[in-house]
Amino acid sequence: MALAQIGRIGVLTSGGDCAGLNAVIRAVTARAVNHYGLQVYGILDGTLGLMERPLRYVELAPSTFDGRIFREGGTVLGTTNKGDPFRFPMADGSVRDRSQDFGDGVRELGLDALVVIGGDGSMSIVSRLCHAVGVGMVGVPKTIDNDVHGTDFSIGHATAVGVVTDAMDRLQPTAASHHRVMIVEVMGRDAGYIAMQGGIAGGADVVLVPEIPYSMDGVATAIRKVLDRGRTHALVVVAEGVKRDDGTVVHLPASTRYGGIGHWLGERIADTTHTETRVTILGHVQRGGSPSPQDRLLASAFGVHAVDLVMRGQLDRMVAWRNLSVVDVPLSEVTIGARPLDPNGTLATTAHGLGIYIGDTEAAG
Ligand SMILES: Nc1ncnc2c1ncn2[C@@H]1O[C@H](COP(=O)(O)OP(=O)(O)OP(=O)(O)O)[C@@H](O)[C@H]1O
Ligand SMILES: O=P(O)(O)OC[C@H]1O[C@](O)(CO)[C@@H](O)[C@@H]1O
Ligand SMILES: [Mg+2]
Repeated sequence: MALAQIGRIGVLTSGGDCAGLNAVIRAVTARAVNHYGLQVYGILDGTLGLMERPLRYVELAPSTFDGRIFREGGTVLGTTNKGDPFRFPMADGSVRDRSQDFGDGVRELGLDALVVIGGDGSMSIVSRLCHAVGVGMVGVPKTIDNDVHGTDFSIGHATAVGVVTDAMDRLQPTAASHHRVMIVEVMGRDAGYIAMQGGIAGGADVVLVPEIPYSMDGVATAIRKVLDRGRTHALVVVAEGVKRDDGTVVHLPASTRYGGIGHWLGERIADTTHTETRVTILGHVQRGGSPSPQDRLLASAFGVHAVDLVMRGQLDRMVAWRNLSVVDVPLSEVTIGARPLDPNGTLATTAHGLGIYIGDTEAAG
């Protein structure tokens, strides 16, 4: 296939950070420079680096990443998950469309294409931006939430599930020693992938996710069953986006961000089962740390394939992982919102098969 006329590309990270971002930037840089002889500019702080003046970017070389950085969490480029460029909140309180600043930045730097490493929100926002200013992009899915359509896995998810599993391994002995019910609140926005996978891997007795309705009766019965069988402790995983049983959302104080359902649930479980409960909110611990081997492999395959797509002129696509292979999908199939966990899919069926209470779904019979 003929190669597109590309000399310089930009790469940026956007949305919440996660483990494995540096490994993607490393793979993009290695493939672009070593194989195609391109120049790679790393844009700082997501879309902001191209919107602000002076422009904020660094030229990347494979040697930057070879030793240490690809093993580390976070993103050396920085990122942002606020300030929609189409409705950018200005210092004077007004809101401005700053998409043309972004376009001017792309032109000023002479970028022939952009590799955008982001979650569902970033894929939507940045692909709209790229269309508006006439530059091609290839997306690389990352998010601990795993809620990007079109790919089995997004970068950062496996590491986050590892953090949850490790936390459960640490909580089980202390729960057992004190005969307590431990509640672990995990991230995921409106998607239950982290909770369901962490719950299965970490030996939970109850897993609550936003996609599956539950009842306090169901939760209490499940815990009582565990206790009646002779085990004197239980483990509960709840996703941050789960609502109270009356359907109301639990937010952090004075915020629209999720957080706190674990404490609400802990009190209700203590009341209904007459057990002692303790609550752990894992929070941003799930986003940090060294990427797992799976995330490093995914990041490497995604980075290489993203550059190959750019060079073949196959833009407006996102790299993806399906059935043991790296593939790519049109961005239009991805930018349709966040992907929910299938309430009747393999994860739900497996959890139910293990005897975990997951709420009221067909998978739960
Ligand atoms: N490039 C960006 N500039 C400004 N805001 C952004 C950008 N990308 C995402 N956002 C905002 O960040 C918030 C988080 O969005 P979303 O969760 O969809 O991010 P994401 O890119 O999917 O990453 P993650 O899910 O890992 O946080 C949303 O309010 C979204 O509008
Ligand atoms: O970094 P912030 O703004 O607290 O965002 C937290 C959110 O980002 C994520 O970590 C990733 O989307 C969610 O799981 C969580 O709700
Ligand atoms: Mg997201």
